[in-house]
Amino acid sequence: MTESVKIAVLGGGSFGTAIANIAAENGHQVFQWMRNAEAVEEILITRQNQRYMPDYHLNENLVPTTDLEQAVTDAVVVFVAIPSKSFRSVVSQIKPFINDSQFFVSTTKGIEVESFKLMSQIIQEELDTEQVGVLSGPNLAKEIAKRHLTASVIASADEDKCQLVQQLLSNDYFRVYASNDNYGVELGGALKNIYAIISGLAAAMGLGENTKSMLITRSLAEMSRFAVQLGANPMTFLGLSGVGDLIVTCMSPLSRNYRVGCAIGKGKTLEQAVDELGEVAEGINTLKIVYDKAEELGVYMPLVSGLYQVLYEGAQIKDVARNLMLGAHKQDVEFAIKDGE
Ligand SMILES: NC(=O)C1=CN([C@@H]2O[C@H](COP(=O)(O)OP(=O)(O)OC[C@H]3O[C@@H](n4cnc5c(N)ncnc54)[C@H](O)[C@@H]3O)[C@@H](O)[C@H]2O)C=CC1
Ligand SMILES: O=C(CO)COP(=O)(O)O
Repeated sequence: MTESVKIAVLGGGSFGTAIANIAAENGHQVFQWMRNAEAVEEILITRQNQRYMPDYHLNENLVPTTDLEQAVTDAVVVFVAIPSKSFRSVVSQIKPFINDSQFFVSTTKGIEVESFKLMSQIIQEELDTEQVGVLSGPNLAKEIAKRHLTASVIASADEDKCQLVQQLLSNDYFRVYASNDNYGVELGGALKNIYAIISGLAAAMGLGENTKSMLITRSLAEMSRFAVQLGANPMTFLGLSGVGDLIVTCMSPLSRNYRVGCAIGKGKTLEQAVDELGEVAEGINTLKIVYDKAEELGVYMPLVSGLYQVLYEGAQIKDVARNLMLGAHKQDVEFAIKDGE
């Protein structure tokens, strides 16, 4: 293990807590910043964050705080686990407390509405730094809390910083791989949330395993087609942060996006589904953003369009499914096949 260093985690939700606790268990001094003073009190007294991670013991090295300056000042790595809607506003507040040697890692799987920026791009912009990475992969926080064997990816152009994060977070149940494709890793994490909602819908309707497999595989094709249009490398989607995360979120009721889809499939409105969840389901915003971008770029994304029609235009799920099945015949993996092959 590396020598003990100071780490900051911004965000008091489930994933922020999981990452903070792994680093704390590895012997590092972890300051977890959260806006809720009662949650800080609760952790100090009980070593639990009951709302987001029930019955998960938090290591003594984890110091919860509502003081951003205390958390960020001189932290070697600052992980940002704040939902995309509030991401920019929180990151902009840490500017007075940072220094040139710090490394900033986004764990947030979303896209900014107004700008189509990914979260690490927001960090770059707000903090005027190139010292940025992304942590993404098939990482259901509640499974990490149970110490289920899990793998993730740290992506950054800076190989040394990737190695640093690998050392800080790796243990016998959490394994961190490295990638230099920051954009591909981050884009995959954001896009898969849309398809998790669709898989939840399909599950609620009692559709079979053939259907689930078709959905997951065609989701990957659609994500890849979109990525190619954006200039991203679709091969990165074959890794943990693409296929890996797509599989876990499209198959597990622990995924909030999947749960929202399930609730809608059982007849709830979008508002009811989100209210019941009480946590962030990034895919709902991402759907709108990607739908608009696909229209603008002229990318064929039938699953995104179908979900958009169901959630925002009152279409019936069975009508959308029928149209998808009866659409013009297409080629499999066409995004990877050159003309004439
Ligand atoms: N939960 C999971 O299994 C995983 C989540 N992620 C990603 O991590 C990001 C954060 O997710 P979770 O921690 O799971 O979310 P969560 O819904 O469990 O918690 C969100 C946290 O952010 C805080 N927050 C919201 N707005 C804030 C603001 N303006 N200022 C300060 N704090 C604010 C909330 O108080 C809460 O503590 C999401 O984008 C998600 O995609 C990534 C991997 C796994
Ligand atoms: O990204 C996740 C697992 O890798 C968590 O997914 P949800 O946000 O749908 O819960």
